[in-house]
Amino acid sequence: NEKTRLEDVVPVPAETKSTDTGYTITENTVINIRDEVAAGIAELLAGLLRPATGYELPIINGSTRGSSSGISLRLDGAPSDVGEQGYRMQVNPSGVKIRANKSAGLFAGVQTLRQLLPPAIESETEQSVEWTVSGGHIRDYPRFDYRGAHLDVARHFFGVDAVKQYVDYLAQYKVNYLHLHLTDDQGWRIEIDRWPNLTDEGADSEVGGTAGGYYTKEEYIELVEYAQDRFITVIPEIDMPGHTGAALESYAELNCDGEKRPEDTGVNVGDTSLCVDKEVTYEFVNDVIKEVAEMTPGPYLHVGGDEAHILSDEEYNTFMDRVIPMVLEHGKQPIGWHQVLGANPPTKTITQYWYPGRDAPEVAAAAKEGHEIISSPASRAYLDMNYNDQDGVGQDWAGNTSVKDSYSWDPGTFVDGVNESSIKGPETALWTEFVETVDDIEYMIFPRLPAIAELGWSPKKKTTWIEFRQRLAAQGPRWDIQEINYYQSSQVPWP
Ligand SMILES: CC1=[NH+][C@H]2[C@@H](O1)O[C@H](CO)[C@@H](O)[C@@H]2O
Repeated sequence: NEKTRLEDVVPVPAETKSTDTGYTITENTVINIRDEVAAGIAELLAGLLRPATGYELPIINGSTRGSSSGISLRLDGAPSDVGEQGYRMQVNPSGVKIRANKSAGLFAGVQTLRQLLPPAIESETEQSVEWTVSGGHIRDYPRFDYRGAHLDVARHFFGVDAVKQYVDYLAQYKVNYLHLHLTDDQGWRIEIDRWPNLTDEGADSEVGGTAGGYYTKEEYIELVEYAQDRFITVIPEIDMPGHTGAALESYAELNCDGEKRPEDTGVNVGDTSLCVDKEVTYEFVNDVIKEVAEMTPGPYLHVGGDEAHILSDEEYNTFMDRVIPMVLEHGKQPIGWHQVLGANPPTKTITQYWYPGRDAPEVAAAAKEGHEIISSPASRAYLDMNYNDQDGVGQDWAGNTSVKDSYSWDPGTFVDGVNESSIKGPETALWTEFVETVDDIEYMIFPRLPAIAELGWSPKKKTTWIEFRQRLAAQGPRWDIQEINYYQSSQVPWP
């Protein structure tokens, strides 16, 4: 099996220069670090390499000059222009050197090294393979600081292990934000002490009427920490005022008519809202935001704001005008689906654009006022859209989205009138009305999530479909060994 070339990595690195002498990992290879903070990353690297190689790969904290042969991860010696997420890698017969300014950059370099090893490295059992890494130099850094992936755990609930698996997939492709859609009409998935019925009653089902579930605070914090160890920041979404059926089912007082809403196991959208005129609504919202903010170390809290169709603009604005300040008071920066702009929120509010089209004057105007935009157009980044009329377990309201479609756009310029400086980055969305299992998740996000991860990380000039499809094809054997249930699109020349 020929060696992976430096330019075969996904996302394609910013700058690569190949030489003809690489490095082979052997039983004598050590992992060198000099900064204690790199120890966690070294352990993750060793955990990736030990099973398939069968080598000990000891981690040496060589604070002295120590033997630099082997793999060395260091937080000095990186060029400042690779920023906080980038890294420099050198591979020659004496070893692999990964240099970064911050730990996140070392972790990115580790993901690249992983891909430069033969696909067999993904095996959980010892393989007799020559573990050779192509020689050369890489300087790599992201185009966008923000590369997100959303997961709807409300329509169908996915437990801690499934979400950790999702985090592992994101980490492989340098995605660094996980947006968890925690609440909707069909389920409330996060425990709130002050409002226990949200999970006692509002979490016991899901679309189709199966069991549902929720995260205790401890489980949520376990997920946040697991993601953070992989340099992925969790963004919790409490969708409101619409998409609140599970809360309305749990507490009669949250309904304008004082009646609990019946359990919703369907897939309608837009027919629910918290009661804008009641004070108890704002006590509820403040309690929820406070508790979610307290268990979320990341800087962002998503308030949803989409599809509150049963409210007038004035009612919607009244609600958002009171709720956005609560997010700021509890120390978080608010994010909302782009409908939130209707309430003219403070410019600190980040706007997540999701409509399929490119013409969105209100978003262009908001960008000019200083809002940052996360780009999630439903015609490119909604991974619940089917690939074509035959293939997919999702839906197609925004049209089918082939692998090529998911790659053939530029997050920096998709929305007319918004220039790249206002774009935080791309975010894929996986809504789960019809996505029920981890196999379903894998089928819908592979290969399209790596495609959009590349658009978020790699230089625009390097993101050409004709070259990407080759890189994507080379990922296939790695996914086979990881037993990932990916969609074998006929657009990709799989080996
Ligand atoms: C932001 C947004 N609101 C709707 C819309 O996206 O489409 C999704 C399905 O694709 C659906 O699940 C969601 O509730």
